[in-house]
Amino acid sequence: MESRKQAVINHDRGLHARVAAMIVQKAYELEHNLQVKLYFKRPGGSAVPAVSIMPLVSLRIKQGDTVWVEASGPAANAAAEEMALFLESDFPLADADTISQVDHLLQANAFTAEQIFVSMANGLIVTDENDGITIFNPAAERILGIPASRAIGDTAQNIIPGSRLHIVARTKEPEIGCRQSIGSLTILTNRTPIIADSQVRGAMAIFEDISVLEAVTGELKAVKELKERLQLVLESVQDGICVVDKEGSITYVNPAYVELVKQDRDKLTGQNVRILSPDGTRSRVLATGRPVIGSIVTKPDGVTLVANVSPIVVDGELTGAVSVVKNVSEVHKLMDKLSHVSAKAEYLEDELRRTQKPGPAFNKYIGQSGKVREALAIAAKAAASGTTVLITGESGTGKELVAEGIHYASRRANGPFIRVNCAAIPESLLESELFGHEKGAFTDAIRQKPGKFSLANKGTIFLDEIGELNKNMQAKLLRVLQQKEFTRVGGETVIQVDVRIIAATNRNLEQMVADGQFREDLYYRLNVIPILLPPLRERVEDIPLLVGHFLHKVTSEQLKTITGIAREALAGLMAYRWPGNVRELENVIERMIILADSTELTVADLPLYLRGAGSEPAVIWPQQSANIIPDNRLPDIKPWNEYEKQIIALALEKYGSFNAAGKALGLTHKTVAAKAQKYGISKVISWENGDRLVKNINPNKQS
Ligand SMILES: Nc1ncnc2c1ncn2[C@@H]1O[C@H](COP(=O)(O)OP(=O)(O)OP(=O)(O)O)[C@@H](O)[C@H]1O
Repeated sequence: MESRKQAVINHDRGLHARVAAMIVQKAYELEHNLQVKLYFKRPGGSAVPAVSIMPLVSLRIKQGDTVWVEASGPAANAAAEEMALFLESDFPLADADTISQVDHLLQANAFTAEQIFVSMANGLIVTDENDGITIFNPAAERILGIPASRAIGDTAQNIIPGSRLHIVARTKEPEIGCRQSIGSLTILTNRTPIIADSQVRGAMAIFEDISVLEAVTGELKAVKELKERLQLVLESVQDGICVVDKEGSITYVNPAYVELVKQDRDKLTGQNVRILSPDGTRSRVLATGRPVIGSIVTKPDGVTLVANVSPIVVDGELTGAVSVVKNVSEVHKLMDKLSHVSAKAEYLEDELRRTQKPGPAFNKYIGQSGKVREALAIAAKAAASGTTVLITGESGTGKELVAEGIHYASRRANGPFIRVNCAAIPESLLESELFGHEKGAFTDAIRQKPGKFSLANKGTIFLDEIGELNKNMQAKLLRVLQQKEFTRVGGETVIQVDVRIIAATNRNLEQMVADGQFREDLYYRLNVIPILLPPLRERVEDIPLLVGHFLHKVTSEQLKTITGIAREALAGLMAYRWPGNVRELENVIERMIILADSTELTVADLPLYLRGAGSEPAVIWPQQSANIIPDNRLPDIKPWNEYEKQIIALALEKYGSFNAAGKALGLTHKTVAAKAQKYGISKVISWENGDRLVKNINPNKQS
């Protein structure tokens, strides 16, 4: 049963706290005695329970206001009636018992309110009309770091920098959801004025610490920005990028990837690579957690893709994989094009070289005769080809000069040109000289030494007197020619070199092959491009040129003025057979210049054996002959070595090379070289008319 009764409040102060407490006390009694539920309601308002002080007070009922009493329960009518009468009464405090009950109720209510303030998570500050702080709850203490004992009694402006409670109290305008910074702290606060009976009683602020939230928001913003930037990068790179999560689902693809795989972006995301391609690279990376670099896939449309797939590991846990894909078809095409173009350029370069006359590299080789031109033309072609060359010719015909010319006219011109005179190096040392040795390979090998082949890497090695190599060395040289590799003496490491070999000899290698002295396979390997240099006697027409060349060369070295050579003297030179070839001619000119008394070389300056022009020279060496074979008197016999030294010196002076000297003496050139070294015949050679000529005949022509 329900009932509703109206009551008009007569009490002059309306339903203030104590009256409200009395009404609540009365409501308790009625509800308990009559088993009803009671509610109060203002016209147009909502009902509040009659047994609670706060809601009742919050109705702000004044004298003359109307209040509805609503009751439900079996005795609703009686209860509503009695309560309405009570509301219209003067609320007399009948007895001490009632007073005590009302006070108790009020105290409990105040205590409840305090408990609310104390246990609130939000900070609460209440000020009076003078901005004096009256309430400063524990949350406010905690957030602001100010003890309530210091705050209460002081003004809010003093205690809280930037406080606006006094403004709110003045303007009566609440400020809701305001962000306020206090030092490093950021708070979110609601400020409201406290108004009672139309009077401003102060203001209150309820606030919370949002510093952490602010920091997190800042971080979030930075992360968001970073994400956007990365997204922009990913979207604009030329490489295709595909990200999958740890389950294999595609979570991101960039436009380049979409373009490469020619599929719809929306359809791609969400697809699972473990289902799409269970044996694919991404599935493998997800299964193993290890990256796969350079996986190549050729698609049905012929496009070749290369992918690098890396696992994404966050805090040690595999969270997915990222695949970076490139289209290499274009690169392949470009590479094909490039190699085509470079092959063409190489061909044109070769053609150019072929059409070129012997270049400046051969300028040092003097000669205009047909045979010389022929030899130099082959040399120029050989230079362009880069293959092995075998230069043959008598001693002193300029084999080394041509070898040098080939090197400097070749593509290796910027690399080293290394000379080795195989005959001048003792057999026991030759291998180490050519291929180097390891530390401790033999007694004197105190440190590792690179050989001439290593030094010649990317350049040319000139092996002079190749016919003097023993069989062991021939085999080793063959290995270098065939495999471009060798091992150092005492070492096992195989050393690879890029060396061009130019060999030279004045011996008949073909004959040596026939006699079993020279390996046939090596001969053919060396003889890829043979160049034969003519002896000087076969190109007599070049003698004036050569004489002019040496005149110029020697006079500038000797700082002597010689203007020319007399016709007869030149004829004498041209009539001679020159067994020592150009080297011998150079020596003769040099000697003539040194000894000449006038500014022109005359017949008188010619060595005696050249004066009977046209004839084979009578070998007359007055001074030395007198020393070697004393004429009529019984001489003092000197030790054999003395004679031997003189004979070797004489032969070397005359023929200028070990070979030619050896031929004249009936010795091998090696024996001549060894003896020259033994006697130190490298500096001073006696001359026919007794003058001493300082000349450097270095048996080892290596530089
Ligand atoms: N055509 C030439 N023009 C200018 N100089 C030359 C010519 N031929 C040889 N020579 C000179 O003669 C000397 C000997 O030349 P080179 O050493 O090249 O001869 P080779 O044939 O290697 O002799 P060998 O067989 O004795 O080693 C060098 O001083 C070189 O400059």
